[in-house]
Amino acid sequence: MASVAALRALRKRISPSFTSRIIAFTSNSRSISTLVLAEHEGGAIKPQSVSAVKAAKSLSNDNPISLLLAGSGSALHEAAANAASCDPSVSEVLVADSDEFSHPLAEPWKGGYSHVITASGSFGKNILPRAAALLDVSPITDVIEISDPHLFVRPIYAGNALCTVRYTGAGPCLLTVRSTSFPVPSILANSKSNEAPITQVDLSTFGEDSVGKSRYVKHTSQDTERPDLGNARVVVTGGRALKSAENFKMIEKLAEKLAAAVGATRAAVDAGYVPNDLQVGQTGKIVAPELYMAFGVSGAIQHLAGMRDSKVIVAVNKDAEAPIFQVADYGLVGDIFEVIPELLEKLPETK
Ligand SMILES: Cc1cc2nc3c(=O)[nH]c(=O)nc-3n(C[C@H](O)[C@H](O)[C@H](O)COP(=O)(O)OP(=O)(O)OC[C@H]3O[C@@H](n4cnc5c(N)ncnc54)[C@H](O)[C@@H]3O)c2cc1C
Repeated sequence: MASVAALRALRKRISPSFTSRIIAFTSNSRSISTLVLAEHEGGAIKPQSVSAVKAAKSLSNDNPISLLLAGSGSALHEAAANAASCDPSVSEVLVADSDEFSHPLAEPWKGGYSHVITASGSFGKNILPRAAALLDVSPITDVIEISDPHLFVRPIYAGNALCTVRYTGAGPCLLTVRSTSFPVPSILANSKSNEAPITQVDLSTFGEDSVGKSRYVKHTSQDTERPDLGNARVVVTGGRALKSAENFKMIEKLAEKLAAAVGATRAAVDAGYVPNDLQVGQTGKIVAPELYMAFGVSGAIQHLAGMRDSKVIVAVNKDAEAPIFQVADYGLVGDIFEVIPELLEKLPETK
């Protein structure tokens, strides 16, 4: 895979001992400098990467933050310009432009940082463990709070307990952060007066061992106007109670009226009502919208792990004892096949 080859190439370049250099760097110096591995799409930095910048800011007030964007072509450079002004604390944007990075498999990164941060998504979970293995350090995943530069809080047991972890290993400290715990305003602070310089990463040694174990096949995405599930202000979720893909369309219509994203339980996904990228929960997406509406969802702990941080939770279930009511701010004991059509009828049409 391009990623591993690139990391190796990079390690060779900084060798003889990249890791020991980093250890020396961190042991001799208490200073913090962070590299955020950023994701981008359509010429803009993704909101979850801006959350990673927000997490980086909480490491220390005096923390130079570099953003690394890898990709190719004009969309990458547009995204770099967007990233340069996404937050005043970004001190530098590094651009790795190569056809090898056209697709987000996993990318190379530059040494010399005390911390490397990326959002807890498939991109971050793909690259961070490999980088950690190459550096012989232990990554800390799913961070929800940064107490000090080496003290982090992360959920365990499907979010039922929080664990405070002190990082005592050699540097750099590699973190994935939950973007829902570091929210950013929906409109990014795109102030042109705070533009960080954009620098090209030297990829002259890149390409050695570039034949990897995985290759890009295709990218499928829902052709929809709906907001992204991970960042939506309102999420409407349906459970097994919907009984069929056809019935699940009621949830989609309701979401459309509320300009909301659609979510689903694993039972609904496993039953084939909707694709698995809509699954919310421990093994799905973690969401924390302003409003979460759950229809025919029992509230299993694995589902709650993905939505319990939502600001307002509304649940409709015909079983008054359903566990979802324990986390709901507003609960309605009723039949979704009566409640949803009534809501659809009473809510105004979207313009
Ligand atoms: C390792 C592991 C990981 C998992 N990860 C996830 C995950 O990421 N996300 C996830 O969601 N689950 C996950 N699960 C599955 C989880 O345990 C539950 O099985 C699942 O969440 C149940 O989905 P559900 O609420 O749709 O279905 P059910 O538990 O079957 O609940 C259906 C609910 O609908 C109500 N209902 C039925 N008919 C009506 C009606 N007409 N009107 C109103 N209410 C009605 C019922 O009272 C019931 O409460 C995981 C499980 C395991 C073991």
